[in-house]
Amino acid sequence: MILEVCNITKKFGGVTAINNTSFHVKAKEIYGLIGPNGAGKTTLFNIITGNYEPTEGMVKFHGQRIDGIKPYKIVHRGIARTFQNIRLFNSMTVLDNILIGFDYQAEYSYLEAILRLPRFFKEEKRIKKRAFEIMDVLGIKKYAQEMATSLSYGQQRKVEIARALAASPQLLLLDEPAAGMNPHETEELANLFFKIRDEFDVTILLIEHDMKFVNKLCDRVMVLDYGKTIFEGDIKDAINDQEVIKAYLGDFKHA
Ligand SMILES: Nc1ncnc2c1ncn2[C@@H]1O[C@H](COP(=O)(O)OP(=O)(O)OP(=O)(O)O)[C@@H](O)[C@H]1O
Repeated sequence: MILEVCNITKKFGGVTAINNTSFHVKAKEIYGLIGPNGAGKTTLFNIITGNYEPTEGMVKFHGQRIDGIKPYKIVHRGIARTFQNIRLFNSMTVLDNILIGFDYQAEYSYLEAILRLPRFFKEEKRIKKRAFEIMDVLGIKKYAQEMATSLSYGQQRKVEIARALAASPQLLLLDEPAAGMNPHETEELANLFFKIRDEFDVTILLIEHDMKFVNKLCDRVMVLDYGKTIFEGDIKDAINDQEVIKAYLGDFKHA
């Protein structure tokens, strides 16, 4: 088991955003976290990535507790994420945005960088080569020297995913990766995720509203509604679950 979320509760003052939620993700799985707006999905991501501490419960990664650990240490352990609202540096090129994802891995010291010693150049070369390999898999290599803002919304999302992959994660968390994309782009993205899973050997946990997308991509899902788990299991069963259908007002029928 790569990720175990055990009995997590998160309260913000009087609001219970997550109410005693548990689920687990297996290695190399593409797992979906779904539920209506405000259900608590992003809060759960923020707990897994160390941005929030749970009020109760624990999170285990490869069997070791990670709840309460600082976000950058969780990246070190092998969990990287993208955000619901794209967070790229607009005045930087696509390549430079991706290079930021490598920062913590650099194997030269600050002094070696300032003095521009050989290890600095060797490491820079290795990192750049890896960045181009990642861009190649994601089909954005041709935009390497373009400004991030000049790209379409869909391409910018891929740059964000590339930056997350630069950290060499074992678990990739994607917050609504298909948001704002047209049906053709969404279809293409689903195929890309299978490719990412296989090429980078990662497990993917994603939040998504587009049920057609989730149905194509995920074997198992967890459905949250007002912070409570109303379903956990196979996507095929989720589609026919009365409580899930009710929470989604029938959206599943179109999946
Ligand atoms: N930092 C915070 N302070 C107070 N309340 C918060 C905070 N973060 C989230 N909440 C509340 O927790 C609940 C769950 O929000 P969350 O953003 O996790 O939902 P979501 O399922 O990701 O929704 P969406 O699909 O709209 O992104 C909401 O009631 C929200 O207002």
